[in-house]
Order: sequence, then C-alpha cells, then structure tokens
Amino acid sequence: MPDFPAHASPAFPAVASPRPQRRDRSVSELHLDHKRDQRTHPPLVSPAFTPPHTPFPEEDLRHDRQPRSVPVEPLDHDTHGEQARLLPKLPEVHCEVRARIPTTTGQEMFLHLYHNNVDDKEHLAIVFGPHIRSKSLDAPRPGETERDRMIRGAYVGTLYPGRTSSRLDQIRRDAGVPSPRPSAGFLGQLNGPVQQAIPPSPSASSEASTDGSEFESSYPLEFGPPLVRIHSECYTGETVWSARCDCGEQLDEAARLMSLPAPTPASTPGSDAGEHQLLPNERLPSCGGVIVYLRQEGRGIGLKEKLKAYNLQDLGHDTMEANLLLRHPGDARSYGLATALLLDLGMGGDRGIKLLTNNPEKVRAVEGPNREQQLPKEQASPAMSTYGVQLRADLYNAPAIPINITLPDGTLGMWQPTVLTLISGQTSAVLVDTLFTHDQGVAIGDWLDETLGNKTLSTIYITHGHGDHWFNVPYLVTRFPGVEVVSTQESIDHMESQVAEKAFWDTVFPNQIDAAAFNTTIPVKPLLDNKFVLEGYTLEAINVGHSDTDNTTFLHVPALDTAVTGDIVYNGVHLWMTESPTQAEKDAWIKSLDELEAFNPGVVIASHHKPGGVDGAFNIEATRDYIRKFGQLAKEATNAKDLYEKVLAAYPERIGLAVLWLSCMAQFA
Ligand SMILES: Nc1nc2c(ncn2[C@@H]2O[C@H](COP(=O)(O)OP(=O)(O)OP(=O)(O)O)[C@@H](O)[C@H]2O)c(=O)[nH]1
Repeated sequence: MPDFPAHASPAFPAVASPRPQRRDRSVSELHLDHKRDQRTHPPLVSPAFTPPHTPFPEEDLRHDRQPRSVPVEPLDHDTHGEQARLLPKLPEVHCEVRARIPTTTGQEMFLHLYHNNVDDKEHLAIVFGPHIRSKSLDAPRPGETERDRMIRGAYVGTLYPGRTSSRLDQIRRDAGVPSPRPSAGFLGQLNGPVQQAIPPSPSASSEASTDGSEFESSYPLEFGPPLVRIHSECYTGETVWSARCDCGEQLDEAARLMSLPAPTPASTPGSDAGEHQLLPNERLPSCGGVIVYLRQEGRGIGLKEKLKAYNLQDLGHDTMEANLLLRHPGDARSYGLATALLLDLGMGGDRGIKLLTNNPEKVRAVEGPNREQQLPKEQASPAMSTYGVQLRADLYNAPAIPINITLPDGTLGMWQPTVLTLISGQTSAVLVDTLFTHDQGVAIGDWLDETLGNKTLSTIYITHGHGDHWFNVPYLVTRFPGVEVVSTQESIDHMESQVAEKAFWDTVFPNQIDAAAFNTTIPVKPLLDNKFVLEGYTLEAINVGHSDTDNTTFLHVPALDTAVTGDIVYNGVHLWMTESPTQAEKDAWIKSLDELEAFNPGVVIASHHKPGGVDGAFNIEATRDYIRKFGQLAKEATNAKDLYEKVLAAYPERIGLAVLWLSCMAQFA
C-alpha cells in the first residue's frame, strides 16, 4: 500500500449539505431502512501529525502557528489506514454521580457521569432500564454517610422524601417486609412486593433488587445481549438541529430502541412471570441498554475545528479532506474510554453486547486492546447495524364496485376504488380502515393473512365515521381475535349515526353488508390523546374537522414520513361533495387540507384512489383544486345534470361517477 496517511481514519459517510428532502415518493419505496451512505473516501496524503488535543486560545492569535506534530500509531498496511486508535491500556474510569432523568417520551433513564485518568472531560453513560449498575459508583467510599450515597446516586430502588438508607434491605427491615424469593421471575424481581411496599414513590421507577446482591448489574438472561450505542458528542446535530449529519437522529433512535418493552412473559418460555398481574399504572420494564456518550466533538477535533471543516465543505471539500486540510486526522476519535465504561457497568464477558453501529471500527475498538470486551462472534462484522426505521407500509387496492345508482346516461354507477394501508413493525401491524361489503371483508382478511406472515394484527385504526371505512370491523375482529379497534371519540359518535342510516346502505348496496355492521354496540374504542404506539413508533390521529364529512382524521406516521389521509385527500377519483354543498363547508375542507399540508408529509395515501395513482403530497393540492373548481362550476351550472357534465369535462380522467352524480344532486337539492 503506497504512502497512506498515518492518521487515516474510519470511513465516515459523506453528507450533502443540507440533506435533500424527498417528496412525492411512491408506495413501493415505503419500506424504509435509514441506513446512511457508507462510501469510503479515497486515500489522501497529508502531513503525519495530529493537532494538539485541546488547542489553547492564545494559539489562535499567532498567525504563524504551526500545528504541533504529535505522532500517531504507525499504520498497519493491511487495514487500509482505517483503524481507530487503540490505547495500549484501558483508561481507569470512575462513576462520580448518577441521577434519574424522566424524559419527555415518558421513559426514564439514569445519567452516569464519569471521571477518568486520560482526560478531564465528563464522559457519560446514559443507562436505560433498571438492570445495569456501575461498580465504581456503588463501591463504598471511606467516611461517607447513607445520605452521601443517595446524593451521588448510589442507591437501589427509588428516592423519596424521608428515605434514610441507600439499600433496600434496610428499608425492607424498617417496613417489616420480608425479602423476596430469589427465584421470582423477572417481573417479580422488578415489581415485587418489596418495591410496592416502599412508600411513597414519586415515580414509577424501580430497580432490580435481588437477595443480597442489590448493587450488582442483573441484566436478565431473557433479554439477550444488552443494547449498547457508542456515541460521540455532536453539538450541531444534537442541539442546534443541524442537517449536516445524522447524529441527533441516531441518538434518538438508540434511546427509542432501548426504551422498547422487554420481552413479554408470554414470549419468555419457562418464565414464571406470566403469573404477575400488572398493577394499575404499572409499566412493563424496557429492555434497556447503555448509550456511552463520549465528549469527542466533531470526531475528536472539537467544535471550533469542526465548524471550520464545515466551511471547507461548503468550499467544495468532502468531510475527510476538510479535516486533513485543517491538519487534523480524518478521525481523531478513540473508544478505549467506552470499553472501560462498559466494563464498569458490567457489560461484556461471554454474554457480549449488541452494539448499534454502522461503523466497523467501533466494533474493533470497543473490544479493547486486549479484548477486554467480548462481542458475540456474529456481531463482529459491519453488518451488525440494527438501527434504522423498522416500519413498512403495504397497500391493498380494492377495485371499484357497482352501486345501485343510475347515472344521467342511464347506466349503473360505480363506487370508488379504495386503498387500505397496513403499517407493520417487526412483529405487529396496524390496519387503517376496513372497507364495508362482506366480500371485501373476506378479501382483506385473506390479504392480511398473506401479508402479515408471523406478525400479529394488533390494531385497526378507523379514520372517520363513514360506513364504507369501518363496516367490516365486526367481521375482522372475529377473524383476527385480539385485535384492538380504535378511533377518535368524534368518529365513534359518527359511526353510531351511520348505524341509523342502515336503510340508505341497504338500498345502494343491497345484501352486501353484514348485518353485524349495524349492531348498536360498535367494537371501537376511543383513543387517549389520539395517539398509539407501534413498536416504539408513535402514530397520531389528527382530527382536522370537516372534509368530505365532519370530524375526519388522518393518521400521521412520522417515522415513515407518511399521512394516511382517509377521505381528506382523494387520489384520481371524484370527491364526495354531497356533505359540502355550501361554500362554508367547501372552505372548511380546504382549511383541513392546509392543516394536513402543514405536517409536510412526503407520502400522502388517500383512501379513494385510482389504481396506479402515486401517493405523493401533490394530491393535497389536486384535492384543493377540485373543491375550488367544483364550487365555481356549481355557481355556473343551472341544474345537477349541467354541473355533472361540467365537472366531467373539467376532470375527464377522474373516475367514480356515482359519487359525482350524488354530489351534483346534493348541490341542487
Ligand atoms: N470533523 C467532522 N466531524 C463530524 C462531521 N459530521 C459529524 N461529525 C462528528 O462525527 C461524530 C459522529 O460519530 P458517531 O455518533 O460515533 O457515529 P459514526 O462514527 O457515524 O458511527 P455509527 O453512527 O455508530 O455508525 C460526532 O462527533 C460528530 O460531531 C464533519 O463533517 N466533520
């Protein structure tokens, strides 16, 4: 290998500035895996030195400043110059303090602040879940009191006013509560009688307490290797919303994964935790994990130098070149501190860790100079990236069906073709709307069986009260036992009024809708806060008010940059204007479209949908345009038939003529 730079560093994905925002994607692109560009950079030859670790302010005043030459580890030519620096010996680390941090997502974590013997920075471990403890934090310190221990966070269980001991044993004895059986299942360990007996608890926080070893890490075997993310500080990406890198998103994603619920008792063979009954407000524990947060801003060159590098990038250099032109290594990070922190937190050993990274150098580096940290064999490859959005959307196209409405030309009309959306995670899925005729219900059920595979249909979400969006709920609830059907309270109220309109539905679709659809007890539950969660991803029902009826919602799926819009947006078919004859109603619909547009979704899935239509955001404007045009033509038309012909001429490509005819008649009713 010819003169490779001595400090060539791990490949870092080049990022455009700013990252382009994609819009109007087709549904086939919806299986998103946000893996970043993994291009490696061409080798660049540059001076073989690194900058001072922390540049002194006065150095900036010296215009003749020459970078100080600090030799780095000689290159191993077989490694293509892309190895992170390994310290010959692991640093010594010491956890000074730990505190519980409730987060805005509802999950809490324990922030651990570390000191070490190689730099004077405050490196952090962000610990999720109750099972992982720091040995150096928990070790007794000479002369300290129980209060001192609690102040620095070396306690077990939950702090509360008046607590006098850092240990649960002491509190148990004071409360006259017997020690728990050591053989209790994992939920029993977490939420056992002692935890519940400790009064009064200001939070739902609880920590592992086993007999006699309450200060030891006790990460349950059932959970597999603990999740670990090694993250380098990035002020720009994490705090000031920079789009130059994905550091903030990666940090969020790591936290999300570590907050996912732990395996349930049912999925844990042999666990006796199935006997555990959750108390009201009691949360299942998260699977937990550790984010090691290293204070090596800008890949180790510091914020000031990174900002200079950004300017060089704007002048046309890539990320690696920019660093080298500033006489910094392409990557000045090292990970020995991470290895040492993880060992202090009881990670490693035969069990290994599950490292969340796309950076193969981290794998090598985190194992430590003498493989102090063992990674499971199958993890030791660049392919071990596990983060990235894990949701996908599948669409079911229901063809147009005849409706018992005669069109002005004497032919029978057709009801619009409709699309259903299935959003799935790794093991469960959410169906949006259900269609309405019995035959459609059976076909959807068959499609779901095929598409779900081993996944469970956990939820059906109904966008609004029109019967053609939910009459198959009773059928699907029977076919997919355990599925929960949810909607907004306003939509449920609307559904009740649709049941009362059985005569209309029976006339236009005779003998096609199951009688069960018209039961007065509708098996749909109102959503709390109009939100629900699919495998850690929040899906939100947004009630925009009036569109083709009142109280219509769209389901916002931010992780997929998608809005499933029910009847707020139409795609290539005529709009149901029957419930919007007045200008005020038309304006209200346009306002609803504006509200949807403010969410800036890249993918917009309309229910009523011409086959082959693309699910882009442009459908919002197309719907707005139709409403305006329909209103204008309604003013010009002399009767329903005249309006029908005018709209047909304006939109010859749109289908669904029965709906158009009904809309025109309503305009002149
Ligand atoms: N010098 C420099 N640093 C950057 C640039 N963009 C991001 N960074 C820094 O790169 C670091 C990101 O490192 P990590 O979070 O460990 O991520 P990674 O090395 O991409 O690896 P994985 O995310 O684990 O796959 C942070 O310290 C950022 O500040 C850049 O253009 N120049």
